[in-house]
Amino acid sequence: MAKKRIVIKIGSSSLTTNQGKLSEKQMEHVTQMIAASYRDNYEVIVISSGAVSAGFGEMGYPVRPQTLKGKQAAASVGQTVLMRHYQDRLNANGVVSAQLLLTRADFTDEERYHHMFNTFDELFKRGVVPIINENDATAVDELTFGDNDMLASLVSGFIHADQLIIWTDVDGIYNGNPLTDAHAEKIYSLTGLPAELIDGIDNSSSSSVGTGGMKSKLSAADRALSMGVPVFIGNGIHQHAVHDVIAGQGNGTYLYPTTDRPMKTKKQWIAFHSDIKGSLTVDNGAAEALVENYHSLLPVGIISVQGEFIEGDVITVYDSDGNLLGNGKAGISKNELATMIASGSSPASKTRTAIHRDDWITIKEEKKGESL
Ligand SMILES: Nc1ncnc2c1ncn2[C@@H]1O[C@H](COP(=O)(O)OP(=O)(O)O)[C@@H](O)[C@H]1O
Ligand SMILES: N[C@@H](CCC(=O)OP(=O)(O)O)C(=O)O
Repeated sequence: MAKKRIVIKIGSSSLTTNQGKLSEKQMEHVTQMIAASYRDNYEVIVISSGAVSAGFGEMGYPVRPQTLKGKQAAASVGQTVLMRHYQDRLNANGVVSAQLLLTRADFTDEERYHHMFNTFDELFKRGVVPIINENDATAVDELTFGDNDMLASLVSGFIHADQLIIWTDVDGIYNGNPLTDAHAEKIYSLTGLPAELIDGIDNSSSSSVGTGGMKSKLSAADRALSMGVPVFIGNGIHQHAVHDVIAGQGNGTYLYPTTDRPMKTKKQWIAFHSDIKGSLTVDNGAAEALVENYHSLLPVGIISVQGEFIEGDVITVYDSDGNLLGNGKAGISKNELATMIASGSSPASKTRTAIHRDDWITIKEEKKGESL
């Protein structure tokens, strides 16, 4: 039987103190948990925050720095501290670990995206536990993942994880912030994530080292669910905590996807990572063919073309009311399509393929992974 692949995301609040130091005790619990999961025969991937928080104290900052250069410098100090602890403690438990510092561009660039897949594959084959963080020292605001919750979600979709576990300092999702609302009630499990729940949750963080609070976790969870990955959000890191989560006994909230078909890696790239070069507006028949009937898009159904793109570029498709339908790889360049539209219905406009169904992903409402 194939090993279960589990992505574990550990927030700064689960690893460091508010004074900018790694907590030896928490680090020991985390690494014992990883080693036990490894022994339990899970394929474990760790997304670890904590670089900024583990580094700022060593640099003499009294509190977490607010400037970009301060955070980037602190991260470059803290990341080595973090990895030294992971490596020493995991090695002592017979586990070999690897460090991967990722940037947005590793996902956006299709070639890097494929290479990254091969690297993960080789690490898994060799039984190595990848420990991933964003490359904070060079990541610039507009080009970041937002936070490590989103990075964990993207990685879990990318490697088709069986479970994403987001460890934090609260025992699950509540219908209000449990820190400030005594009447907030815990949600134990949900299938899909209603947009009202995500919108209604505030983005405050209880610790001075966390980023984004529960709201960012829900947005990230929503993305993982859309790729078919179940998510658990909770607390209580201990040696057998991963086993407990998989056994349905975790101390938190279980979120289940509405689809049981994982989204293919190629379609994830088209949907979430690619650089969009242009767009098409299509008539109702073409919209139905693409979204409902999983057919390829023929030029005859295209009303207008926007942007500049060549064959192979990713473009977005809208219906005639301006609603987003999804993304696909263009099979015909913008110039050629524009000429075809201007010359009206022709044999070529009914036989050539503007977007092949294998290069199409519907992004509508629940962003369901149909036609995968
Ligand atoms: N509706 C909610 N349910 C649970 N926690 C919430 C909610 N709204 C806000 N929070 C806050 O989110 C915090 C977790 O986010 P954060 O501090 O960023 O964690 P981490 O550092 O582990 O990533 C909780 O401690 C809690 O105070
Ligand atoms: N990459 C940053 C962490 C960013 C982040 O998302 O933090 P957190 O909310 O604690 O998971 C670091 O290592 O300090």
